[in-house]
Amino acid sequence: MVVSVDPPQSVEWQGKKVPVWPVQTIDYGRLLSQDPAEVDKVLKACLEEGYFNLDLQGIDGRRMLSDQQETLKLMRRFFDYPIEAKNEFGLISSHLGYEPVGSRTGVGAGTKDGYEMLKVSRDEIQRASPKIPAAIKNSGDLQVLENAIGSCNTITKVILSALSTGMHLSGAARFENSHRNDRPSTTTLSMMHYLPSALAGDGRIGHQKHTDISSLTLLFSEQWGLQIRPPGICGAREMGFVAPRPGCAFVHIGDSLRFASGMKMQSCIHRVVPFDPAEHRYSIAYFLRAEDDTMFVDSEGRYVTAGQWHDEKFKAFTDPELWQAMAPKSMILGGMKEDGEDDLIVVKHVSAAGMPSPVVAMGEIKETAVQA
Ligand SMILES: O=C(O)CCC(=O)C(=O)O
Ligand SMILES: [Fe+2]
Repeated sequence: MVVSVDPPQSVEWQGKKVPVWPVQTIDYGRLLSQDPAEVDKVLKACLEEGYFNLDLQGIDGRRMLSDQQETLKLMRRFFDYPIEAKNEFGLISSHLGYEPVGSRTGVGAGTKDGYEMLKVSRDEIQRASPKIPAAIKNSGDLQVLENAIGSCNTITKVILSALSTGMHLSGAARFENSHRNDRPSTTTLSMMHYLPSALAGDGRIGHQKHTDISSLTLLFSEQWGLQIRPPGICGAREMGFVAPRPGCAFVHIGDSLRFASGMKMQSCIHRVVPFDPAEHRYSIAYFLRAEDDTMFVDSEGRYVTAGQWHDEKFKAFTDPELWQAMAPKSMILGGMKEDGEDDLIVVKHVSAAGMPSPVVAMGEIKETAVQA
């Protein structure tokens, strides 16, 4: 018997009650048929919240869920290889290659991130000999990656198309027309492995608070850890968890679609925290990004290309914390407003044996002004 249990409204985390925010569910099959009620529902979710769950359990989406499972198996195998094998090419460009743990700012002030990541771009997977580490460059693995990228690409284009219809856009003005496959873009599949605290190394924790550069982010994770700050009337509300939903992807708007919609859509403020510091967490994100030469007005009021926005914001992600703090906050959060203080992250140090160590730098650490 399948028992469906509503996600809890709050969870106990780090000794306090943290909200679990409700998330609307959109049906992929209905979206594919441009069902008017579903088109209205997805548009409303993007205008008011900037995120939703996409139910992929129908016949049109199930194959995408199996692509996700195959990708997970590949990732688990890949991240088990020695660093030399994983880092064969290093980070070739911002949207292609491997980044070891600790490459960016983490979730607490003075910390680095707690994940390693492999990115395969949509443009690269279509080349005759894609630059992918030899460890996973056999025909079976390449097929898994191609299927996953193809599936994610189709899903995100279906969402774009519904949003264009909902906003009464026609012809060249439709969002799909600035996300064509044959034009260069930084669209990429990003596979992330968050290490247990004891293995990540001292001061390496989570994924800093940010909004995404992308137009749409399609996120698959079966594990807890993702937190969002839903937009409120006077600014974003407090950080709370998103409950993973079996059979669903979590979809959110990024800066590019917020800009392309004339700031009408909400870019989702989010971060990743170690919900269970002892577990390995795996997540897959497909970042659908606009063609490099697409023009829009950004959060600074500048007329910029999607490529320029990507490069500037990516640099802010990887800059040392001090430089990040100097970047305009409107860039870091895509112009999204926050209401009130950031909440505090308690960084507990865990010994290699998995036991909390006596009192190593425990305490409340103010979250960094984050970038994405
Ligand atoms: O790992 C996750 O769940 C989210 C990752 C993320 O926010 C990102 O890569 O931009
Ligand atoms: Fe993100």
